[in-house]
Amino acid sequence: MDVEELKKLVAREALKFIEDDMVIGLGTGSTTAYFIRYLGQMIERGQLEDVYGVPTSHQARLLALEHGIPVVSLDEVDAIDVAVDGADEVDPSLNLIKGRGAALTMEKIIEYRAGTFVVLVDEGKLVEYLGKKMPVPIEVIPAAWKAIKEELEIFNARAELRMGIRKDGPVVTENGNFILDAWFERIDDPLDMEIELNTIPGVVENGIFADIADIVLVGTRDGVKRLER
Ligand SMILES: O=C[C@H](O)[C@H](O)[C@H](O)COP(=O)(O)O
Repeated sequence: MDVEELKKLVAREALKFIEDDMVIGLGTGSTTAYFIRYLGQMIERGQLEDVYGVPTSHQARLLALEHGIPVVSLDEVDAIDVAVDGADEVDPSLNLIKGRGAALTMEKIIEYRAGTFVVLVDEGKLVEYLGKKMPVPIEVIPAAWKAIKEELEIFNARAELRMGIRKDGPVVTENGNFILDAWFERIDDPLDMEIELNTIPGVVENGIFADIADIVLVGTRDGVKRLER
């Protein structure tokens, strides 16, 4: 089974968490894209009724509309029942790194508030400690990017301004900000680091999601493994 098949496997499994009358946080990225597609199919077949999606990005919103999922914004709902999203790394305590798609801020806003946050990954994303394979994306106010890049050296992190692909210059997030990708030696205390990074003036949000995930569905060659906090 290749990685795409593993993504589809966990995306199908995540449907088990969805029931009629739910408000669902719709994550961003290639794994969640499968989930959104399958969710739309269930609605089309009449297997689910009165479900609404709260998208975490333009990508999620466009996909939801394409697949017939009614979309609402966060300020139109009283609560989010379940949020479903991918991740870039997952440690043994189910702390995450997210933000490869630059949607981390809205993702965190929505997923923090979800009754149940379900994370979808393939087994290659399980790591012994955060920072092992991936950088921590940090959304920053554009005017502060260089100062913050230098300040990150205090944390022994080497940061790069994320540049666009098929766009000249830096990536600009949906909130009009830049992304610094910060490479750490290793992150021993994710919650502490998440809080610390957000105290730097000019940082809007960072991609460490400590103590937020409730369930992680891991796609493996032997099927879906379910991890719970
Ligand atoms: O901003 C993007 C997100 O945090 C994604 O959910 C994350 O990068 C995982 O994406 P994918 O499922 O494509 O690996």
